[in-house]
Amino acid sequence: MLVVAVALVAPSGQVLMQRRPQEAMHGGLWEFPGGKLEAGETPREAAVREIKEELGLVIEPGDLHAVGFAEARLEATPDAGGQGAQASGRPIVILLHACTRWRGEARALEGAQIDWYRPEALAGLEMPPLDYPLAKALLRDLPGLASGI
Ligand SMILES: Nc1nc2c([nH]c(=O)n2[C@@H]2O[C@H](COP(=O)(O)OP(=O)(O)OP(=O)(O)O)[C@@H](O)[C@H]2O)c(=O)[nH]1
Repeated sequence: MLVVAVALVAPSGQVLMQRRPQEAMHGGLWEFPGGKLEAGETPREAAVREIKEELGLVIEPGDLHAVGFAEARLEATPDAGGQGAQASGRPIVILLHACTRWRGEARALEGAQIDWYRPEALAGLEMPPLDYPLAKALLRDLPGLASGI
């Protein structure tokens, strides 16, 4: 499963995070806006689509800076076909991008709660496990983003 995530970084340096609805997988946790790639999409195309769908913002693919990725296996689930539990869960890879330019005012269009956080505060949020190394990579890249490198 390939997932694209976007750290929107405001001129103040704050980063937009969204909190998944309680009933969803990883419910109640804070994460970067984004979602799964659809068939035929590049990661940047998926990021542009998800940011429009989730927040109503328009971003340009060329304004997305690759920050890093994180990978894991999702927890193994019982096999619905009755062959017993799968030996290991599905691989998941999350590609994090940062973006400092967009058009529009962020709104939570898909039921999630949104808020802006100082980058140093991200590690203190309750997030899915892969988001901790991603937030660390973002913190490392932020000085370059601010100066336009
Ligand atoms: N968007 C996003 N998803 C993340 C992050 N970290 C993380 O583990 N994930 C996981 O990656 C998966 C993304 O799926 P999603 O449900 O958001 O994707 P989607 O919008 O395409 O979902 P849909 O199938 O309901 O349309 C979820 O299992 C989510 O918990 C993150 O920082 N951002």
